[in-house]
Amino acid sequence: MEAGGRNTIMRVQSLVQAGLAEIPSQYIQPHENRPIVKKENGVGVMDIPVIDLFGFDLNHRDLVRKAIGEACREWGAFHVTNHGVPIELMNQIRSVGLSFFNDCPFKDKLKYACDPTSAASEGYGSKMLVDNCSVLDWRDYFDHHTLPLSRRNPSRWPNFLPNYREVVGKYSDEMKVLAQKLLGLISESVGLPSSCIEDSVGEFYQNITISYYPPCPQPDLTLGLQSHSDMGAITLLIQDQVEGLQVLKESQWFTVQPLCDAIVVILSDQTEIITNGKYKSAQHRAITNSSRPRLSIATFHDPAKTRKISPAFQLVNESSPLYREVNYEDYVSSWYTKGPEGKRNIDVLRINC
Ligand SMILES: O=C(O)CCC(=O)C(=O)O
Ligand SMILES: [Fe+2]
Repeated sequence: MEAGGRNTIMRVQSLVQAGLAEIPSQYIQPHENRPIVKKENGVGVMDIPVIDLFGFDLNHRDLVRKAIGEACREWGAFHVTNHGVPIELMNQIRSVGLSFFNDCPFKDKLKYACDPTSAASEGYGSKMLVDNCSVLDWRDYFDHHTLPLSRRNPSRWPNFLPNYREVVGKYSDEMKVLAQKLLGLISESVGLPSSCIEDSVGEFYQNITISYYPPCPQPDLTLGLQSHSDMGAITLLIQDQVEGLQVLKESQWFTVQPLCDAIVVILSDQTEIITNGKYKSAQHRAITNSSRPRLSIATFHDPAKTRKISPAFQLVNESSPLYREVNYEDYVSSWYTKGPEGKRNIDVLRINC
C-alpha cells in the first residue's frame, strides 16, 4: 500500500481505521532501530529526574539550579512540577488536540493538510522528512506556527471546536514564559549569566506540534517517532497517560513514565552548542503499543533562521570551542534533508581537538 508518497495524503490513523493486521513495509524499521517492547514495567527502572520548581521561588533557586545542572549533564531531559502553567490549560490543550484526531472527519482534517513537499510546514501531516526514502513514523500530527506573533495565523488552525484556537494561543504564551524562565535557570546552572542562552537564541520561533500515535498492530517492528534530538534550544512536552517517550542514556533507552501535571523539558541541539557541550541535547524517540492511542504536545523554541549560534565565550575560555559556529538556517536544512538519525547533525559540527 502506498502510504506516504509525495502525492498521497495517507495518514496513519486511516491505516488503522482500515483494520490492517500487518503494517505496510514503509513503516518497518531496520533491526538495529526496532524497540524492545517490554510487557511490564520493571521495578526500579531508571527514569528522567523530576524537579520541583517551587513556582520559581527565589528561596529555592540554589537547590533548583543544582538539580537542573545534574539533570542536564546526565540526561538532557527532566520533568518539572510547580512550573506555574495552569493545569487546566494543559488539560484543555490535550482535550482539544485529541478531539481533532478523534472527532473531526477525515475530509475536514484534510482542509488543514500541511505541504508534504516543504519541511516543517504548518498543518496536519504524518511525514517528518520531505524525502521518500526513509522509514515512515507511526504518527500523525498537527503543527502550529505560534511565535513570533507575525507567524501566528489561527485561521490555519482547526475551528470545529469553538475554543481550539484560543486554547492553542494561550498555551503558546504560557510556554514562552516557562521556556524563558527555564533557560535562565539552565544558564545560571552552567555558570553563565541568566540571560545568556536566551540572548544567543534571540526572539523565539515557537512551534506547537500535537502528535497522535494510533495503536499499532506490530509495535515491535516500528517507531512512533524515529530517534532524534530536537534542533532548536528547548522543547517543553506534555503527554497523556500512555507511555511511549523514550530517552537514550549511555546507549540504553529509558521510558519516561507519564506524570499528568508535569512538563517534560528536553534540551535541544543549540543549547548543547551554546553550553559548549557541557550540557547534551537529549536523544529521544517514541514507541507505539498495540492497544491504546497516545497523544503528546511538544512546544519547540528555536532561533530565527538568520541567527548564528556558537559556544558562549565564557565557556570557551576554560576549554577550546567544541563546536563550529552554525547558521541556524543551514542547520535546519541539513536536519530535514539528511534526517535526524540520532544526533548526526550536531555531530558534524564537533571540532576534533
Ligand atoms: O511524542 C513524544 O513523546 C515525542 C515527540 C517529539 O520528540 C517531537 O515531536 O520532537
Ligand atoms: Fe523531539
